[in-house]
Amino acid sequence: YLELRVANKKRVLNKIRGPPTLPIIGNAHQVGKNPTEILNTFFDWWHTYDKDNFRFWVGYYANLFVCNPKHLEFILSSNTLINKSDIYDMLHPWLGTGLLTGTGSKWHKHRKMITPSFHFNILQDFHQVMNENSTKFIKQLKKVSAGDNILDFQNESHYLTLDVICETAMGVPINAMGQHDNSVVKAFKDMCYNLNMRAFNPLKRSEALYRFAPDYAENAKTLKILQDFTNEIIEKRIEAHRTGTAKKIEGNEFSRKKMVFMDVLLSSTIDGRPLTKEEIYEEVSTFMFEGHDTTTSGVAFAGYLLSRFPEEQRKLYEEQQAVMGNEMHRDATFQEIADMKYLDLFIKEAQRVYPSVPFIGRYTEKEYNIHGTIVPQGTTLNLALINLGYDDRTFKDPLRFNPERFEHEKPGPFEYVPFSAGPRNCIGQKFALLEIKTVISKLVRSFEVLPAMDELVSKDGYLNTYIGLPTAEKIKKEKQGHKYDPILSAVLTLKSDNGLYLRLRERK
Ligand code: HEM
Repeated sequence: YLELRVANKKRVLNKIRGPPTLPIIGNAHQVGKNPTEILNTFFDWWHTYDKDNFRFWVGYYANLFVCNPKHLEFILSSNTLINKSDIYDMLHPWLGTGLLTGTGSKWHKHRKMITPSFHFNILQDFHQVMNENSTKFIKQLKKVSAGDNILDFQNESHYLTLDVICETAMGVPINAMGQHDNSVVKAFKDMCYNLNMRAFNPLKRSEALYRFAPDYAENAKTLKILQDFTNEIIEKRIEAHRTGTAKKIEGNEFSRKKMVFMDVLLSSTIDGRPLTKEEIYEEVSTFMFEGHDTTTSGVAFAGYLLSRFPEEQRKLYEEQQAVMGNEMHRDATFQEIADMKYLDLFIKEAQRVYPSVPFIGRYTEKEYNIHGTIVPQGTTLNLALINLGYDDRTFKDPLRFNPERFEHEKPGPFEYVPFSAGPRNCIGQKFALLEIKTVISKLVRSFEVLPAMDELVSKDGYLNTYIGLPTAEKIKKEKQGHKYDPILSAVLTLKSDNGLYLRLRERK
């Protein structure tokens, strides 16, 4: 029955190149068992199909891997191709249909309503929170790095970004950096881990099947902790607004008084009515997730790259001295962060090689003709943002870490899109970059960032991860790898499966 149902789709999609399939399972047996294997398989196929699009089948689910910039432009610019793929369904129990997961007119209206939350004045308030938390982060790092201790920077970064997002989205400090064992802190961490692990597990991805998994009950408890926590704060904030204790936004003039994302939602209307509690819950939770899991990856990989590339770190430090003069220990202002041009290049390059969001998904509700390629209705489009960074037709010598490349290599508008592009691009891009830069600026002024072991510094300017290389070469290089080299794992956000280890030496 299924075979007959997809026969037409198969006939159309199989005109596109792709790996040979088996009956019933398609390519499911080849894709890989975990996020690291899946990432490697996608890169292998990418090489096999000349760094161009290819199709594959997971059972009867039709998939197109899209890495051709012209095709990405078509998809990302489209106002109709905005439905997310089924991988996002997994987020529904926690985030409902907020901005990331929603679609149609609800998404349109919410996007319009939320866009002003990233107004320049509000970002400046958020910057204060970022600065305060970066200072706490440095203190925390001094403790955990004492005595030349090797620390997992990815783990530490997670607590920092959680503190920043809780305070900016809800106005509530949860002190994740100080209390790792706090039930809410633990719940956020467990939930993000769980979502990432489920993303490519066909048995756990569907909510219906996941109910039978051994970890389902535990995850339901975690979910409840997060829901109760967020709902309680929403109640309190609504009450504060009602009694006039919360600050008001007057018309479109954003007050310079400290305001949080939830205040914007509480003061907004949709179709002339205030948002329901459920709508507020969905958007706040969306920010809580999307606003910290991504920046964890951004901060963590940037720190890791500092540890492996001392020459680039030296340039960054010199720029800090030039901008901050002899006040290296105070907070950098909004303007000073904007003046740090090398820092900007460094983060751009970090996002090229280790983009926080490696893949995004869309789903075709109807048949599309994308520059002559017919894509049937019901196809999942896997948009490979990560592969773009390793394409040597856009970036010369892509395995080389070279922030200056962005001064002379100018990728086209759809050849480098770590924050996506078009109507569904990342609404938090400015927030994210400000946060990552604020943290890295302070980190590099406070510490010399060293690899876990001295011999791990890059001596030739090349990365110690090899996903961009052809398979045989990659396997050979990986055999010579070190236990502290990252094992990249591409799920909802890019992480290193074995942490990101480094050492910190305090600067005098
Ligand atoms: C390095 C950090 C970040 C990166 C690389 C990143 C990247 C992305 C990407 C690629 C998308 C498109 C997702 C898709 O189409 O499925 C996206 C969407 C989104 N991002 Fe980010 N993001 C980052 C940080 C943030 C932060 C800090 C926030 C909030 C404070 C945020 C909020 C959102 C939201 C709400 C969406 C959905 C937008 C929509 O569909 O209208 N992101 N992000």
